[in-house]
Amino acid sequence: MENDAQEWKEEQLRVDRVVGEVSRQIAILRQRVEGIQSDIVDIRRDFWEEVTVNFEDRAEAAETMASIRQQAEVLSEQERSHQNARQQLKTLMRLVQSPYFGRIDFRADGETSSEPVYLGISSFADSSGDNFLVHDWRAPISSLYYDYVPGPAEYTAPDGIIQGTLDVKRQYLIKNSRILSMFDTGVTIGDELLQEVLGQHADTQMKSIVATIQREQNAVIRDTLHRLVIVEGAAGSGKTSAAMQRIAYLLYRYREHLKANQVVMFSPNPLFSSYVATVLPELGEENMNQTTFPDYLQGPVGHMLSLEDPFEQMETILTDIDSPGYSARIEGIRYKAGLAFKDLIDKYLGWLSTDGLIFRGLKFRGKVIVSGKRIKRQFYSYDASVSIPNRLRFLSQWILEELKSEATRQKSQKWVEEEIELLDSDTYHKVFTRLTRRGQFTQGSFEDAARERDTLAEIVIDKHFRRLRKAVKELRYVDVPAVYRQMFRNSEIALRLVKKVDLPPLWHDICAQTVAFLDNKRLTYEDATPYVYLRERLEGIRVNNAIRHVFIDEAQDYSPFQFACIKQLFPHARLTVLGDRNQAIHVHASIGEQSNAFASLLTLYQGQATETYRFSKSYRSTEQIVLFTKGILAQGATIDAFHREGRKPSLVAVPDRYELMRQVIQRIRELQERQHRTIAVVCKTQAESKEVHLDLKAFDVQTNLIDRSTSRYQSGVTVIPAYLAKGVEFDAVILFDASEKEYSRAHEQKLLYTACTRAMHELHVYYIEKMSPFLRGVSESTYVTE
Ligand SMILES: Nc1ncnc2c1ncn2[C@@H]1O[C@H](COP(=O)(O)OP(=O)(O)OP(=O)(O)O)[C@@H](O)[C@H]1O
Repeated sequence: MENDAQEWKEEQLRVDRVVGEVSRQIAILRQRVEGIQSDIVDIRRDFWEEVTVNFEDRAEAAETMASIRQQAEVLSEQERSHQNARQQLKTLMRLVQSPYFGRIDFRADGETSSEPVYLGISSFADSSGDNFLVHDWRAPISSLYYDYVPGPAEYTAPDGIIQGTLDVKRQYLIKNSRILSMFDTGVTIGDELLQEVLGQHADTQMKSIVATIQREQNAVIRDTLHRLVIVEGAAGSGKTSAAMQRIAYLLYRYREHLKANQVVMFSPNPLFSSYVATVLPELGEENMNQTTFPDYLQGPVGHMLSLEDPFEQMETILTDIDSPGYSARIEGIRYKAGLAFKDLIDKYLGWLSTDGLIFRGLKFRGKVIVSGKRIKRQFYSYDASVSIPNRLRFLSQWILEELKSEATRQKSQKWVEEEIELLDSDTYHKVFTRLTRRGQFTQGSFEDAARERDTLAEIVIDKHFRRLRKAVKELRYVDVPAVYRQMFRNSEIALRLVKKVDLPPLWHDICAQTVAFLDNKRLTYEDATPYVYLRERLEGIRVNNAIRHVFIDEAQDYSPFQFACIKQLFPHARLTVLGDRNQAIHVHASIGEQSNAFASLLTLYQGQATETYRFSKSYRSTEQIVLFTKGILAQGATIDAFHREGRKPSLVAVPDRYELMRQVIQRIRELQERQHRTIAVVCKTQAESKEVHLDLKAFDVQTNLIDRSTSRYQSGVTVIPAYLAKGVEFDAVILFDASEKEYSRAHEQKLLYTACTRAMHELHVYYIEKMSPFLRGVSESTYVTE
């Protein structure tokens, strides 16, 4: 078919026709945009001329406000149209370059001929609006392109399933309005096109994959049946890509009801967030919200405690191995991630319902005015069958009444007198006007002065008590850090609530460690979720009802406890969770079924629709790299490579660090000569990355150092700690030091795997003296040694 010149010519003619029509519509739209733009400028300039301003009396003021509102509405309507038109224009500009990427000729049963349907990133009709020259890749019929090879096929239309025959399935690579390649696909879709796409250089921004979505990915993208969609897949199998196209699909399918700001994605770090941020705009959609779980936690943790970053925790775990208390910390991290600890907190909450809550007293001018003890007595005087959050509501009312009485008492105090003296003339004037308006001034009598003093005292007192009232309304009198600490301060409390066997063996040490952190006003990352959970259960859960879809990428790094919290936080949302258990780099996720995030997910929405999809084919790396990286994992990992040839990875022993540096530099030069645009030197920790970055600089190798606050990476040479490289990819990866010393503990196996699987085209692994035990299992046939 590639040789069929006539066919090619006809297809190019059609491209020309469509491009011509797109160009025409661009010209019309441009004029419209300019028109709206100048209208907006006019409205802004004449805004106040169109409004009749008159505040003379109440009726006039209301009319003035209504006229301002009306004018503002006209303006924002125009701004909205402008925004829409510009968005449309952007999409058309993309279509003019590459109007479509696929074609399907489908004959529904009972019909004798098929009309070709062309697929692109957006639908496009001729100026009559009746003839679709391009169909959106998300339209129901487009599904055929991703799901079938020529032959019998079906798709789900709004009215039901349509069966028929797919006669032609064709792919195009069109750039600058020219067809560069064209294939009729046979067995699997997109092999040729996919080869071409995957063979390109890595980008510093993720690309959309609409032209080559694979069948298993399409199933995930279009799943609208399930409340919880779980995608487990190998490194590079397209989980994140599928997630991004799924968001685009949902925004299209539910465009009347779903807006991008009702979708949130939890990403592993800011670097990843910016890496994926271009996909939706590229598809003509607005971006969803993105956050990281630690960012979300920061709000409810508040400012009383300083929250440890997960990467700080990671750095400690990877570097402080010899410090005393290390084992207790690891055991604590694992325990606090699990549902057993959640159960302990639930039981603790049961106890708190009858005793044990800790309250801060309220102080005013250095004196306690409502003591913590009184607050506690009052709290426990309420009916115990009422929930804690509701009792706190009553309690706040009670405290506010107490404050009112205290305020009245304070009115006659000397300090009030002194502050009245210091009030500015404006305040005096305001009081005078207020009293006059109320008719409370009798002109010059003795009562006038008393009334004025009284009102001024109220102003002074109010200024001081406002802060206290706010604190009460925000429940700041509940000492959550102390309540959380109490669970650990007395390690016997837990023993009264749960069986000893349900607590970790080092429980006493864990308790001592947790208390020590809290006493330093620090909250470790493993304590953050349980702390927030406890706080929310005490104060009332602050749910987010606006979000309809929650996406969690790199889900293997979440704990069962965190999933439970997310479910609680977004009660009406659907969840899409993507991950790879072989990339579970956090300690809590590396051992034990209890800590296995995916296992816990299956019970999250009991009885409600949950579907699990598995991706086993890796698209990112060459076949040679996949074969090598697979060997790092324990036996039994089902990972297939997409057939793409490349160099065998190298596994190189060096005697010392000096030689290591020398060879790494040489390798970088070689990779640069081979035109690789993104080259990563992946280290184990931030500390090591910093050193390597400095050393390379000393040898005149320009590199970018990535740390946890980096939100963008550039092309060139990047030095990055392995745990921050999650989700991103590079043309070539140099694994700095995969020696036994660096990678031998259970959770380091997955870290090593994660690091190596970032490579698209080349992978070079170095180690000093002894290689990591995880590399010993790799078949020698999969690598070279120099
Ligand atoms: N259907 C596809 N067509 C073209 N490219 C694809 C396809 N699926 C995946 N890719 C490419 O493979 C690479 C890996 O994809 P992605 O990052 O989505 O995988 P992942 O499963 O999230 O990986 P990891 O778990 O390692 O972070 C990306 O470059 C992506 O563009």
